[in-house]
Amino acid sequence: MAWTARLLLLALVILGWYSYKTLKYYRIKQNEGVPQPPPNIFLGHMKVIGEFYRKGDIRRHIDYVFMSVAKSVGTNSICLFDVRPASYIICVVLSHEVAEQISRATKLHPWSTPKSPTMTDVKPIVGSHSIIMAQGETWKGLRKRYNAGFAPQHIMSLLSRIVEKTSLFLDVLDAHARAGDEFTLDHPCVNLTFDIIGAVVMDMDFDAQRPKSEQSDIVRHYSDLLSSFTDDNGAGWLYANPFLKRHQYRLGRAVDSAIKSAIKQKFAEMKAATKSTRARSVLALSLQDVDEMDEEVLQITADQVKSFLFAGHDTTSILLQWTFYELSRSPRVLATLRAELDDVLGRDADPRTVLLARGEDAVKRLTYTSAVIKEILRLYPPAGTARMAPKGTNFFIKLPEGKEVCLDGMVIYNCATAIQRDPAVYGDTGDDFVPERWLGDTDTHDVGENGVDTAEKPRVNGNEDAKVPAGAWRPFERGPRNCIGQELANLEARVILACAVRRYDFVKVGMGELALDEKGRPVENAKGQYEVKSELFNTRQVTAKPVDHMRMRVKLHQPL
Ligand code: HEM
Repeated sequence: MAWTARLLLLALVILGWYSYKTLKYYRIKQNEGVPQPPPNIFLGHMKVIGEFYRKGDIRRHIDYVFMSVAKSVGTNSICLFDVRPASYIICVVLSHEVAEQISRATKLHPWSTPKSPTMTDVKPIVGSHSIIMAQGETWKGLRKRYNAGFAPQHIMSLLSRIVEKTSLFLDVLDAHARAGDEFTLDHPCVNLTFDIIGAVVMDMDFDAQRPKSEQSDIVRHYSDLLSSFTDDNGAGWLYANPFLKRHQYRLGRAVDSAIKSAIKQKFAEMKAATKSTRARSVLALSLQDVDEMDEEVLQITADQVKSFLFAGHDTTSILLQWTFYELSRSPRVLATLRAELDDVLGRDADPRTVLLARGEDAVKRLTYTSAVIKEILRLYPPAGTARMAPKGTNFFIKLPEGKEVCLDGMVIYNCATAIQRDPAVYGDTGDDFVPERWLGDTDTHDVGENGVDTAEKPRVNGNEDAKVPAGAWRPFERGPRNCIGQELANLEARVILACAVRRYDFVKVGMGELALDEKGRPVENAKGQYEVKSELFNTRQVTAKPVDHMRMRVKLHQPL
């Protein structure tokens, strides 16, 4: 008996020693020398993430936490976060030089580093066949099919529909201006971009800007699904709530069914048409060479439609919200922007009439407007990319200081928020709203296929000595898996700003509200911005969104 107990004890000691050694290897030895905070042998970096979260408002997006931890470590290239066993090790990329190595096409990865398996989080929203998650030849085929729907000439042909939907947006804001009420700007922005994306993707009127009871089923179900992805403080990947997952699954089924019935209807119409059309909506392109509609084709088509609906409205709405906010606290930028709109569209003409008559020429001349959009996307990128090279791939990246690091089996997260504020590139104005830095370089289009554009662009107009490398601006990501809808987003934003910026004065309420002096006037700082009572920030709700849904008042602007 005594011997058995002794043996058992010895076995336990050996097991404990072995477990400790193994843990020590995985937590400490395996990635020793790679930039990271000191790992805790049992908790990895969970503890440090928690500690940094608690240093500020816990609703803030995890990007801010990653950035603060990286700063404390003193790294500006990459920073590892070991959150095993909750998830994979995360390699947060903070430098454009590393980000380019992830997003470009290489011999090892002809269509850039594969997407991360953790992206399955968004499956209920975009479906399992989504172009966003697809890999290899399957992705290549999908991208080729849909490229036609995003060719510049075709995008321009959508201008009149964008103007038409923007008119409804103005009606909604006019009503708020008359009522003088407080509202969340995300609502009208999301509904507007949903309306536009419905026209582009399905050639349908979604009536998203009407009262809920009059909206299309697709919008109603999709809104319910998206709002079930409530703010998760970036910690969603640490645990899974099975009840919430089930609820989301059910909401996803409702979206699926509404979209599938619209697809069937469109398919029947296409079959009944006597001659073939050259329609370029995502749905028409999906169905163009389908002879039989079986369950599999229906599901694959529904998943692509969902992907475009989601990717195409949510991000653009965030861009609009941050733009209206930054303009409301930046008098110099606002005045310059309004002067450009007066100049290009005429002081007294209705911008919608001008855009409908000579829209292509007008939007091309809106260079300052484009610079504003580019700067907002630099400061507040709504999305990033997560990739993973499977274990055993031998995927090495080179850090700017020359060290080579193997990232096999890690989630590699190109953190656009950090990269696009990098002081090594943007100097001490990295956190400031300075659209002028893009004048002379308002093009937002990535070189596409191979993503190896190394051209350097002027940082500040006229200052040829200060260069911004192309990869240091990447809100649409770069390389083969860059955003297919970037030109559409850009056109939408220019049209909407052209119609709204001179019509309204936005006034932030609550977070980010202007600080006033004793006479009730805003206080302008040395950077030409009004001081605010508290900083507004992004939270994580699938994408990065203003935490308070952008509470605002709006007034009709009275020109002097
Ligand atoms: C401001 C607006 C937008 C931003 C910031 C944005 C950002 C991005 C980013 C960062 C990616 C890469 C995602 C990843 O690698 O996981 C992406 C991909 C994608 N975006 Fe956008 N996007 C915007 C607008 C749009 C629009 C208007 C559409 C469609 C009409 C769209 C459709 C897509 C699709 C389908 C992909 C996947 C492309 C592929 O993998 O081939 N996006 N977007």
